[in-house]
Amino acid sequence: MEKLFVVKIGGNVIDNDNNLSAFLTSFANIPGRKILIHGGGKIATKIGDQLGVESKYVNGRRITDDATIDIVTMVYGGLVNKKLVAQLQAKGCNAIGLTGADANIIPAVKRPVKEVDFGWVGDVNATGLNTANCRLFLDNGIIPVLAPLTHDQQGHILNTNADTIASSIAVALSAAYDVRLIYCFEKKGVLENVDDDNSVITLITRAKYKQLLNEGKLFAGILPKIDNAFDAIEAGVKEVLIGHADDLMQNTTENTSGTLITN
Ligand SMILES: Nc1ncnc2c1ncn2[C@@H]1O[C@H](COP(=O)(O)OP(=O)(O)O)[C@@H](O)[C@H]1O
Ligand SMILES: CC(=O)N[C@@H](CCC(=O)OP(=O)(O)O)C(=O)O
Repeated sequence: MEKLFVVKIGGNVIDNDNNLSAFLTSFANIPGRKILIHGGGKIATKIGDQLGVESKYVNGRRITDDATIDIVTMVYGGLVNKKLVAQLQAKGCNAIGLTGADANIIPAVKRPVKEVDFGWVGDVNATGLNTANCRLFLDNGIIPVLAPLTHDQQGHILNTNADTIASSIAVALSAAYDVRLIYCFEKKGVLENVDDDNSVITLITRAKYKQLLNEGKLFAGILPKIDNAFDAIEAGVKEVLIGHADDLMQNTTENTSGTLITN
């Protein structure tokens, strides 16, 4: 099978022009088939504030009300997505910017209201991903850049966590490619001590994950990231890594530097 790199970049890196440019240079230089999924939560919050739409969260997760879905559609699908595509084009990478609604790549369902009404948030329909249309791009040397937006097939855009999109697309494409999923962010990997970049945990199994949780060493955004990483591994993705955006190139080799997730 052909190798495919599914790379996710988070909002903290996107929000810093120098870090973003360095990351995109590395991404552009990855040989062969690749796909980029981006976040941008931090930027959506900032632009929302500027427009007088304050972000609301429950348990650290954004509530996407009517005003917020418009903001995130503009920010993720417009500002961030097109900025990344233009910069990749400048670096010789023939990128195409897409949301999950484009070419029906990621159909989703609006999250049912239970204790919390998250609003216009989409849960990916894992078996419904349109991999054939993705492959049309990939096999013709066009690099998809996916925004964290899906659709309900009834005309609504839905806000969807970027880590989850990366995991879902990696799983769906692993039937056709030998996939390595790489989560890139602003730390060297999952750390024993979140303030010490020299404390990278090189391998996390389910047992080690449980231990780290019991020790209280993991909190906030790293939790859904690790959950999504295990989802991907357990659904057939060959390799999943969590590492620094600056280490992307190294993490495409056999001599990886971040955290490897394994069963
Ligand atoms: N043990 C840990 N190792 C690394 N990061 C951790 C750890 N515990 C908590 N975190 C937090 O998780 C964050 C990453 O999640 P998130 O902000 O969602 O990433 P992204 O930029 O990809 O969206 C880090 O910035 C860090 O503050
Ligand atoms: C439903 C949901 O969680 N949507 C996320 C999508 C953006 C995202 O995932 O951005 P990062 O990767 O930069 O965190 C949000 O609006 O924050």
